[in-house]
Amino acid sequence: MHEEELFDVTIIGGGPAGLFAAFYSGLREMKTKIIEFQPVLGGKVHVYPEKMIWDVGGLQPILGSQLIEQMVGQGMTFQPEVAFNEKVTSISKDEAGYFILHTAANRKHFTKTVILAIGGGILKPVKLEIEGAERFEITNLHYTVKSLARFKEKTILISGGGHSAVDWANELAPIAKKVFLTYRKENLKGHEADISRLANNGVECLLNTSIEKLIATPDHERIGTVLLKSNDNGEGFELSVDEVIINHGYERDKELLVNSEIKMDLWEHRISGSVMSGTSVPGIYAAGDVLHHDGKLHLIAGAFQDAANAVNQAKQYITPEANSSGMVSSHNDLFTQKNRDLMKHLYRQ
Ligand SMILES: Cc1cc2nc3c(=O)[nH]c(=O)nc-3n(C[C@H](O)[C@H](O)[C@H](O)COP(=O)(O)OP(=O)(O)OC[C@H]3O[C@@H](n4cnc5c(N)ncnc54)[C@H](O)[C@@H]3O)c2cc1C
Repeated sequence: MHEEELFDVTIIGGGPAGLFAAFYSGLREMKTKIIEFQPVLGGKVHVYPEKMIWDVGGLQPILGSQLIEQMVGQGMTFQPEVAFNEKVTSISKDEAGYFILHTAANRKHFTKTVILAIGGGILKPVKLEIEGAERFEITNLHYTVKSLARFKEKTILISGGGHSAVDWANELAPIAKKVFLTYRKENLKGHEADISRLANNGVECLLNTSIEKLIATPDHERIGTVLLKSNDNGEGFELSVDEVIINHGYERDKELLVNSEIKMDLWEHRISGSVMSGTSVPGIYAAGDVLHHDGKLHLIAGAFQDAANAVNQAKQYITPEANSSGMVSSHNDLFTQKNRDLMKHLYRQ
């Protein structure tokens, strides 16, 4: 007897991979649960709600926040159970062969199969290591860009040299008064095309340069000036700013992968899996950024394919004689009534 209900599939993580897995498992008539650490669904896309996303198949450019809405809407089509604010810390198996997912709050979830859609783990931005910096987090020191509007006509300093920093410099340049990008090394790490766009967008790159000190405005409330230090000659110079954005990457909470009672083969901080989304443990599958194999595409588009593969594998784990893949939408009985309703709505307009 289980203290909790038994599910066919439990998806850990409610980002793009987890949401599409929830949709697809509903399509395959599996009893589905999502467990998400955050109080919301959407995963890492919440880091860039106002970024324009161009590379999701079949979609015209779409804002991150709009994509979240679309993905959540699709993910909830078959009304999976969703457990928010729960961090899965370990996976074990009971005597009946079912998986038990243990959470940080000592809850147990019982499931026949598991899909790990945990992205890079639970992400926390790497904070600026300058004493007292945290007091500016309520005014003009940012670790994510939640609203483009607040950066309009502002002088912005972005610190970081990876994709995220380069992306934000390009996104903000057209609306900002001026964007400076400081990076402690000589070469930025973003995509080549994005790095070329920096110059076209008028972004001033301060390479081999680091933030040394944040100097407050006279009312002590905001950062007014940033003291930057050249790593070439140690010389410092001051820059007046309105907003400072830090993109120094993320600390990953990898407790689940490292401490799980059931161990899975890993590749660095990811799961070493198969092109069909299998892991080294039968019954446990992986989808999205957490999955590693030679053909893996680390984009939202790639997460969708992993998710469908993972669900199809989970379905056959539970019911070996089941079809290896789901029916396309047009041939699926589950959509017949929904299609009728949608058509009625479409032709009424
Ligand atoms: C700044 C930025 C810009 C990007 N731009 C693009 C773009 O333009 N196009 C594109 O295709 N991709 C882009 N990406 C990448 C894209 O966001 C990721 O590929 C995608 O989010 C991966 O989806 P996922 O579901 O695998 O993981 P995630 O989105 O990371 O979701 C994982 C979820 O799992 C949860 N979780 C983790 N561990 C646990 C646990 N132990 N218990 C419970 N819940 C847990 C997390 O809280 C999170 O909600 C961008 C990424 C960043 C950072």
